[in-house]
Amino acid sequence: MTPTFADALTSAHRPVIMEVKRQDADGNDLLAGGTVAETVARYERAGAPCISVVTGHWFGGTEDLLAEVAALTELPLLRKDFVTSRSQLVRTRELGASAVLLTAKLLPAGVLARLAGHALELGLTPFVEIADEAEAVMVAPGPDCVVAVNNKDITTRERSPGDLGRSTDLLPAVLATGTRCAVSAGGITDPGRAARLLDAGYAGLLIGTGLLGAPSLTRWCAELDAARA
Ligand SMILES: O=P(O)(O)OC[C@@H](O)[C@@H](O)c1c[nH]c2ccccc12
Repeated sequence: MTPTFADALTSAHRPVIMEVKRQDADGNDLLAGGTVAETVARYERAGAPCISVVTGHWFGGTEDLLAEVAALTELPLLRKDFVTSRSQLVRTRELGASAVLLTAKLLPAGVLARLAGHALELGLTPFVEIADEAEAVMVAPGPDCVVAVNNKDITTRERSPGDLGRSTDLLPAVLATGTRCAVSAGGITDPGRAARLLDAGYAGLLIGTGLLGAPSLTRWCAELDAARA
């Protein structure tokens, strides 16, 4: 049986969710002229336990991109988009994802809780993203949800470089939600800083731009491994 998204991540030696993201918020190509298939193959060779696929149109994504990645790999997939309805969850499952982003900043607490419940019923792991302590307190997702800190600001469409100190500061609040899978997401480019987030207690990291732009993914991963305690 295919492991769940959270199981694949937490049992991995190097728990990095590697992201397929076509563009940054300014429309710059992040695949550097390469194909989606080449990116997925590179991630698989690097030992990715799971893959994130950005379907949000801010970042040049589409539903077809998720379907394309699902046809290329057996790895559990996370859909990153601004999902607000149950029908989008059903569609997400049909497209082949195993996990789905739910953004606390966009959803009233009751709606978020309801969508997380629907996601679990559909066999999708809720990947609940928070950006401050109030949101961490508001989400009551339980052990089956991933809780991720977004180091970037969606209110500015993630144009800023990201503040990894936010992940460090919010870790106690994230663990207090009861999740068994705390993730730091966005703005991670340096393998040494990535190692420190894992050493501090994050169960996983989500990295897009930093890996897509790394001259050698193999070397980036080796540097992360070497820098861990
Ligand atoms: O490329 P980065 O800085 O590693 O960021 C990844 C991820 O956090 C980002 O893609 C993201 C965060 N929240 C989102 C919401 C929708 C789509 C994408 C996202």
